[in-house]
Amino acid sequence: GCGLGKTPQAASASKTANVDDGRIRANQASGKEWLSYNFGYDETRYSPLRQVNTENVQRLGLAWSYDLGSERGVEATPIVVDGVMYVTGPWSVVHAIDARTGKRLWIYDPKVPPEFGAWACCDVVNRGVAVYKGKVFVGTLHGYLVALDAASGKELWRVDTNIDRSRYKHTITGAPRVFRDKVVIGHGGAELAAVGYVSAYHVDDGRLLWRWFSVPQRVEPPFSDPSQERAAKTWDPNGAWREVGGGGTIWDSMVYDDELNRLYVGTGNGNPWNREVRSPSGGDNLYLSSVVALDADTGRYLWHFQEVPGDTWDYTATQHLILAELKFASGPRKVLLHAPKNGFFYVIDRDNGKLISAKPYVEVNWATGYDENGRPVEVEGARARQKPWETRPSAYGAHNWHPMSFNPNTGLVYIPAQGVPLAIEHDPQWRARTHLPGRPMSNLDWNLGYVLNTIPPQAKPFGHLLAWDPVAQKEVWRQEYLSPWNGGTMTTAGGLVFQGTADGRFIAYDAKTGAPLWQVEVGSGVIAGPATYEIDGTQYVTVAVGWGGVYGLAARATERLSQGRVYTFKIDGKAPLPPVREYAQLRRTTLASGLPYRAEDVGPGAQLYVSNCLFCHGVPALDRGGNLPNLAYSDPQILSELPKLVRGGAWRARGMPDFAERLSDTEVQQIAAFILNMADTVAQTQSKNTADQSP
Ligand SMILES: O=C(O)c1cc(C(=O)O)c2c(n1)C(=O)C(=O)c1cc(C(=O)O)[nH]c1-2
Ligand SMILES: [Ca+2]
Repeated sequence: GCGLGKTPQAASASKTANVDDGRIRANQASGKEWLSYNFGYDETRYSPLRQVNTENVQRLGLAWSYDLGSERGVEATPIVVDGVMYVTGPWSVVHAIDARTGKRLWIYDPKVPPEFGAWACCDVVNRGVAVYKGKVFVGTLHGYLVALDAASGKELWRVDTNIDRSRYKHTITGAPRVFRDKVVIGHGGAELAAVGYVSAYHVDDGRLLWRWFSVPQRVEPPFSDPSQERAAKTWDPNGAWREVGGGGTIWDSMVYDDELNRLYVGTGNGNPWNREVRSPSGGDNLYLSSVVALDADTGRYLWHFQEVPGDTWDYTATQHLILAELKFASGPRKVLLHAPKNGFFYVIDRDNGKLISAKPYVEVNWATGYDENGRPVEVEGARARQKPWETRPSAYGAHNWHPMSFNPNTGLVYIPAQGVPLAIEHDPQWRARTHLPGRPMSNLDWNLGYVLNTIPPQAKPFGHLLAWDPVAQKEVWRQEYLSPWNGGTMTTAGGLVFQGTADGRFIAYDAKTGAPLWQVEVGSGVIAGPATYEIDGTQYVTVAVGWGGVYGLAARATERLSQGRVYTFKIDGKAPLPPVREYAQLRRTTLASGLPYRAEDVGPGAQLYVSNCLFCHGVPALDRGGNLPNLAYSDPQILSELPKLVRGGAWRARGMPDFAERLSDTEVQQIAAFILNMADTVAQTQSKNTADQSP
């Protein structure tokens, strides 16, 4: 018989995670497993499970928790198949866990070189794996797509997805998608240098099947396909995009349409951000900030809908895409649901890519709406050509990568909506790949073309969970939070919506009314989306916890230190909540004030701080520190020895670059002077306020 020659290992591999398209389809109806990042092919994050419901959710208790052993952002949704949970932590590390007990089965560490900590714009995160035919697929921060044996965690093959490592700083943070023996993956990098594309590989051996570029690679024939030719006409041939790549990275959302055998992808912002330098004569810059439909077999372009022509605000359209059938007065329609960074909620006809509706779901000031041709009506001045402009929403997005969910029973979409204030101003001095003090992160190869916050933004930060009716185009309920950057959502046939929060809670709401029904404190702020599954008649609800992501680098909303952990709950679960680590136990919380520095160093130090440190460490003393420390709270010893440490690679293993080649001793000393000056300024204001308040 054919089974005779099999080793026991191979036999178990064939039984574990032997997912195929039929099983993914069937599971969409049963919901017993959680087979892909956003649950099933429709990516609704709606589970038909109902054992946990509005009546008994108060009885949820911890079944088990599992330590990821990490301190940076955790963005993965756990995949559960055949009783095994596959979840990723920071630095693209994969964990396989017994989904019933929380016992570790194996760990795979791709050993991402630490210098990729500075290549990643937005934390060393990973959103999860894909599982198919006995294999687990993960995209790594250093740009590889790796296939693992689902049973053992052994590497089976890996491919380099970066087409040119000498030019492009590509990183992978998103979860791969699988269908019909193909595994597809994009990449990030459009804040630094990137050309966007999505690639499909064969699941068996990683051979490349097709690749589609979201921005032109050249301006003259021959073009690789008609979509490239069309795109090339929409870019200024003399723009800086040719030096740094153009962007349009497909770094998160990709959704497979099983019925039409298509892949829809959401594309990212321009690179550099500012169109004025990227494509000085203007143009739509296809296919930035678009939803694009591709033939899933060949990668051939079918249609696109560009949400932001000529993007200039980092308005990525990479946010979660959901396939749904909506009932309109005129009848049912197959649609795509989208709530990208730019603040409009889109309903798009999935057949032809035509816009059905676009309506702001938060305050929006860059466009007033969409005209009959499906183009936004822009607000004068929003491009910040002559004067600074306060962006609403900002580059942090009205909704970022945190997955939303759609419940067909309520007809509502549950969006983790937010606002983080930011103002932009055109930077006439900007040069590609050039360190200019005062230009955000320019010494770390960021290419924005803007100076930031030259006017203080007037908007206040906010975060709320929004229940949005995509047919009526209106908000139905909301829950306010203390902070932006709350977790992704998941909704169930039990009438519930689950969400973790920046302030470290995991909450269940009534999906219809928004009434909070249950909550628990977890180890740190939550950014990832939850999942649910059933084993032997018991429903589990699970969420991977670990504060971080781009906003979490420099800010925090709990006093618990980020600690990567999976929390899994069931009705009447009795496991004790694991211990948490208090921020103040492990980090200094007193300002390093009253220390000597040279006053003349402060000005140049401020400029250098912006071009080297700002996005990771925040504004000294004004911000309080997130996953990465705010330097105004440093040990005084560290600040006095800063040149030696920063230029000696002291934190290299943690992902901080060695600045030996980038900054001189004098420059680092100037940075230290700025930090100390900020600490003094804020400490003085604090003591003055205290004095004013005392009787
Ligand atoms: O343009 C890009 O290529 C790109 C990539 C990524 C990423 O891969 O994480 C982010 C962004 N942009 C981005 O704009 C953004 O706000 C963001 C937040 C996060 C995160 O994980 O918290 N990643 C990214
Ligand atoms: Ca971006």
